[in-house]
Amino acid sequence: MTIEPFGARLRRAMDTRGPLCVGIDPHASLLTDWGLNDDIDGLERFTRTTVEALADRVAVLKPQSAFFERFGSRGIAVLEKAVEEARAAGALVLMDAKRGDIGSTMGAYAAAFLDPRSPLFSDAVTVSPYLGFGSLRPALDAAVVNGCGVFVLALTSNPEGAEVQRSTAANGKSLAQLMLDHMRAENEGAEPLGSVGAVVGATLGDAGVDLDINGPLLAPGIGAQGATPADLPGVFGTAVRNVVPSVSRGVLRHGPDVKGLRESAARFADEVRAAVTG
Ligand SMILES: O=c1ccn([C@@H]2O[C@H](COP(=O)(O)O)[C@@H](O)[C@H]2O)c(=O)[nH]1
Repeated sequence: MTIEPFGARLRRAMDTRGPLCVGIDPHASLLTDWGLNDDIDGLERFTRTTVEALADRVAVLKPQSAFFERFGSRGIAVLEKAVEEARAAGALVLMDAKRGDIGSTMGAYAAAFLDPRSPLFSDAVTVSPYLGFGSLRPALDAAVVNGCGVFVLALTSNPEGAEVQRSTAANGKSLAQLMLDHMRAENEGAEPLGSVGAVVGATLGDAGVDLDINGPLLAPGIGAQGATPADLPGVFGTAVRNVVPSVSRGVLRHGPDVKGLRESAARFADEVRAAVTG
């Protein structure tokens, strides 16, 4: 049986559902705003409502692992169920775990998120390349074997990221550009889209790097961090057609009403469409 690569699955989802990614970030303050307790029952209801509201309509759901990890094993159980139900409803699940470690440990992260035998098996995972791009090899290889994606931090949406990511690498390029060049090499020849994506904040203004990596560009920072869909062409230029704009609190604050969540996601999707098609 041939396994369809993540890049092809993502392109199809973007074409049919639109490119929007909604993050599942159960902040304590959001649980309170939703009238829930900041406990495991609140986490479970928040997550179930979000998945029910959005998994049948957005291209990508992105659970932020940290908000589940803070509840220990019971939080992880909620996350496992969310991943399974979101995938069953047709959303691609991007696990926002931002893992980064030496290669041998990266192999264990790959087993956790990119191996179909794992209860946390997801369509894609976020990773940090700042232990060296080569340290990601086990995740990159597992992604190929299992038809998954790997989203690599390049230029993050937070202002503190620049001191590392814009610094100059040994070859004279910025560290971010060096990582993007590695991603382009991984995606060479892939059609319609490679499976190695870059994370590039929508908050950056002109990104000032070459984003032509033949892969998806996850753009967090829309909504609560101040960026809007209208900013996307200025940040991404001609690469904007490969952008997966990501919103978490900007949508989630409209819960717990399912209609409110859906309408908010639809509004962002409309704004993205208008911005991208010009
Ligand atoms: O550069 C990055 C990479 C990841 N994130 C994550 O995305 C969401 C953003 O949440 P909002 O509520 O839409 O601000 C969150 O999970 C971050 O960890 C990012 O913001 N920037």
